[in-house]
Amino acid sequence: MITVKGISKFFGELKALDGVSFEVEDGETCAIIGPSGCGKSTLLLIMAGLLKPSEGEVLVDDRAVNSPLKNAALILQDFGLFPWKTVYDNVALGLKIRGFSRRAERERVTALLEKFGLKGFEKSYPKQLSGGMKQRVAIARAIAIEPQILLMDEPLSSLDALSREEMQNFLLNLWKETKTTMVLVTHSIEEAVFLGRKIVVLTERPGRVKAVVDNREAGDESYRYEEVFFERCKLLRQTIRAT
Ligand SMILES: Nc1ncnc2c1ncn2[C@@H]1O[C@H](COP(=O)(O)OP(=O)(O)OP(=O)(O)O)[C@@H](O)[C@H]1O
Repeated sequence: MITVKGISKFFGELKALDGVSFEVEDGETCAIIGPSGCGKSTLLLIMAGLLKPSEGEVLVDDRAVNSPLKNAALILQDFGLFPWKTVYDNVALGLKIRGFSRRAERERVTALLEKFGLKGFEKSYPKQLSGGMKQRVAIARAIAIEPQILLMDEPLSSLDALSREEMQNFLLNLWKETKTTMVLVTHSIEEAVFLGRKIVVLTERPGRVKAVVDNREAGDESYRYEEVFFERCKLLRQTIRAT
């Protein structure tokens, strides 16, 4: 379980976050949404152990996070792929760092590329791929190390609407299959409702928790066509707008 406890963050005089607290259960999906500049990315970096909070703490399984989380993977908006490495080498990166044998690495990477619809692109370079494919490479690389926690900062924002929906389905199915704890920062109300079984709404900067919306109905591709989905989007829109 991830416990975010009274997190505040100052950058010099600027207060980015103010006493943010919430919890994400094991195997849960949590979306974080809020106005531009309210501290969402900052919060995610603090959760990943890559940035120190000014106040408060993050606990993973009751242990305080004081250094980069080893059992977590972080996916950023611009995919973070190395342009000079092939698809295979990009996906294999985390395994190489962790000292996997060549054979174990090849087995895992090959299986992932197949699963992610990237078979045949092993030797391609990121610039030869579409946005959706690049994003799949980034996700494959992140989950190659079998993280317990997947932290994503607006991972789908640079995709067109159709690829974006496809990738949302993809992430949902990945979650159903692996039950990895997922935390997703997004600007999109529909994406938050589709993917986040818990939705944390932040206020304008300094980001505080405005509401935590229970959205346990999420979890199936068909959810986006259901009445309760539309109702939840409406509620979320009102919650974000409310002063
Ligand atoms: N390293 C930094 N040094 C100084 N200020 C920073 C730093 N990182 C973030 N900030 C400031 O903190 C505030 C929150 O930034 P952050 O990127 O976390 O917001 P966000 O909600 O993710 O924004 P967006 O939705 O636009 O991506 C902003 O005002 C930003 O300028």
